[in-house]
Amino acid sequence: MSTQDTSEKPKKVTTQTVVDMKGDNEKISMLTAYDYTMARIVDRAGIDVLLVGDSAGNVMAGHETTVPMTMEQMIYHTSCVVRGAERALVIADLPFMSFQVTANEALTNAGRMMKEAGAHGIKMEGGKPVVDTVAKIVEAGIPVMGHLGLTPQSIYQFGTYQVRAKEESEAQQLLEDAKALEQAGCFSLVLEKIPAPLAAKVTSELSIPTIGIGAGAECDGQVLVTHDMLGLNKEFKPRFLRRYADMDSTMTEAVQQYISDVKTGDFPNKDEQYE
Ligand SMILES: Nc1nc(=O)c2c([nH]1)NC[C@@H]1CN(c3ccc(C(=O)N[C@@H](CCC(=O)O)C(=O)O)cc3)CN21
Ligand SMILES: CC(C)C(=O)C(=O)O
Ligand SMILES: [Mg+2]
Repeated sequence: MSTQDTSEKPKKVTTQTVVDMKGDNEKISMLTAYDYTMARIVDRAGIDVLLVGDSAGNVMAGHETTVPMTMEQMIYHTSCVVRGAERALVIADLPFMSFQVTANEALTNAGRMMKEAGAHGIKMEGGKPVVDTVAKIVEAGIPVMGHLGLTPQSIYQFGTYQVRAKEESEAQQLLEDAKALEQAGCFSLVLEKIPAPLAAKVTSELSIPTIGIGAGAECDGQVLVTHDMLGLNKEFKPRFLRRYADMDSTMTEAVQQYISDVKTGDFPNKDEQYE
């Protein structure tokens, strides 16, 4: 059902498609992309949602956290992904400090992501403190995906990337935040690195779909960073990550073969040059 059918033009995934998948048995698949080529591959493979994550700060730019990412950088990455996506819904992270100062500034930045980058919606980290801002953006006609649990933009407040909401009071707060975000108009919600039973509870109590990363099997969908699941980022091995390829080794071997062929003069051969 969800695998690609190359015989006909693929039907575009919309936020409504994603919302409707909550009731279906079919789970929502989401992966990150930051550039045209990767977006095209992942889109053609049949992914439902492409997330232009601010994890671009780590994966693309080599920063230690997502905190340095700017609107300009996220708009650039998003515009590249949008050009590579034919079927998938493209959601862009609003970067740290682009939505916290005032709701007006947040709306302006959400609007830039739609108009300048061509995103189909935006994602914002946080609970209660961002609920009014979410409502304002949704009222303007911009789809918003929420993000609770481990919220990497707040790493300097937490100090670690450990599992969130293990205490009963934190779990209760997260459930309340989730309901408030649904009320504010979020069309879906990312749950990052929280106990699976809590994610299951949130999922059953909300009418919008949850998309988990390290949040167990009961979520309505799953998301991973593409570079992680392809094995392009070997140092990163949290328990929730499943590797589907060893692209690091594949690329290393290809590059080493090229170097060797250049050194020995094997490349280029007669067919690879002009008379
Ligand atoms: N490459 C990449 N993949 C991601 O999943 C990702 C990013 N970057 N950048 C932004 C956030 C940060 N995320 C993270 C970061 C760390 C862990 C984590 O589990 N880290 C350690 C545990 C550290 C601790 O216990 O304090 C690990 O087990 O690897 C999980 C998600 C998820 N996001
Ligand atoms: C890990 C996902 C949910 C994310 O926010 C990102 O890639 O930035
Ligand atoms: Mg992010």
